[in-house]
Amino acid sequence: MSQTTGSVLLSLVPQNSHLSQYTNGVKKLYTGIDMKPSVKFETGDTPYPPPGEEKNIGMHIELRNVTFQYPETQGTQAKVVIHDVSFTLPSSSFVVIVGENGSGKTTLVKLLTGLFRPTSGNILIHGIDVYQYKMSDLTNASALLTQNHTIFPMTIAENIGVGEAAELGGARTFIEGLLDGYETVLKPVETAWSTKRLSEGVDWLKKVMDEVERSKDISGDVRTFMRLSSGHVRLVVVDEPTSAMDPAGEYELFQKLRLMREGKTMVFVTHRFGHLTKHADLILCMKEGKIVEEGTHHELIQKNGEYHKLYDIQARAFVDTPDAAATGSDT
Ligand SMILES: Nc1ncnc2c1ncn2[C@@H]1O[C@H](COP(=O)(O)OP(=O)(O)OP(=O)(O)O)[C@@H](O)[C@H]1O
Repeated sequence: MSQTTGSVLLSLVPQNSHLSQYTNGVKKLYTGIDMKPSVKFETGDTPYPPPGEEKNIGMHIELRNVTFQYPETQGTQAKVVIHDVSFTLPSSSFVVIVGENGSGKTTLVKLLTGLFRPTSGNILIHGIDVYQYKMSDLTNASALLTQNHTIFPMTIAENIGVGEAAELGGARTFIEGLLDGYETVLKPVETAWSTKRLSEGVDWLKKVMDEVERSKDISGDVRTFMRLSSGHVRLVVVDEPTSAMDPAGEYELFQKLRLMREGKTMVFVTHRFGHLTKHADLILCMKEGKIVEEGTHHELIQKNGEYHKLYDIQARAFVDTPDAAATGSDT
């Protein structure tokens, strides 16, 4: 597994959540990473961001003719899950990926975040092949939010910009009350899920759990937003963090992320049509491993194709739900 993916996994652990939730998350993550990457990832020496590059520029990503099949299916009943996909995510754009179940959204995210390498085709960042970059630089510049509860390590001081984040996460008073205040080390878990660790077998998992137990009780939300506001992150990928949330929580998260959007390319995978899709600069609509439509919400509704079909299905389901009016959607 690449360093990138593991070390960019962030936490959306709700405030006051219990340790068991964290540890379940770690277990889930362990399951998640026990997949065989298609190749050992080499790392280049091109720095990212390039020296002298203007600050506050989100990652510009281009996929060129990317095709992918999971390694374990290669050579047997080969099943291509991403078919010859090409698209560009402009710097600092707000992108939403939609599509029916199994259409390849999560797989695409795994490719974007470096968990898997395309079977063929190229991923370019600012026009340079992703594998020419120093992997640790990309790691620092990327963040993936998933439903897996994972804790990432950092010192609070490392993240100044923290005041704003603490306000956003509602934790300023709490942090200032800690013995070391903003110098408190948010101990746990992993900076790098290196291939070495994978070869160590399951012992490392216990170590991770032990560290979690020693961790400070600062909410995952706060940690996440502190890191996002640190100024280093240029790409944020959110893979359905909201499906377990009620609409009010979803809206709150959406608003917080929008506030932190400056200088970042943001990519959301979602099943819901609403705030995200309406505000997206670009929607990629997937079907059977292909991008079948791309554009804004308005453009895709006009097009009356796959996106419109999915939108209608959801709108109908919503109208049919007895308490729909109470939950308040803007779809
Ligand atoms: N680890 C894996 N090994 C082999 N095939 C996989 C693996 N993970 C996903 N697939 C297959 O790849 C295809 C795309 O799955 P993916 O999870 O990317 O779709 P999705 O659009 O995110 O689906 P959902 O909306 O249900 O989350 C599916 O046919 C799925 O069965």
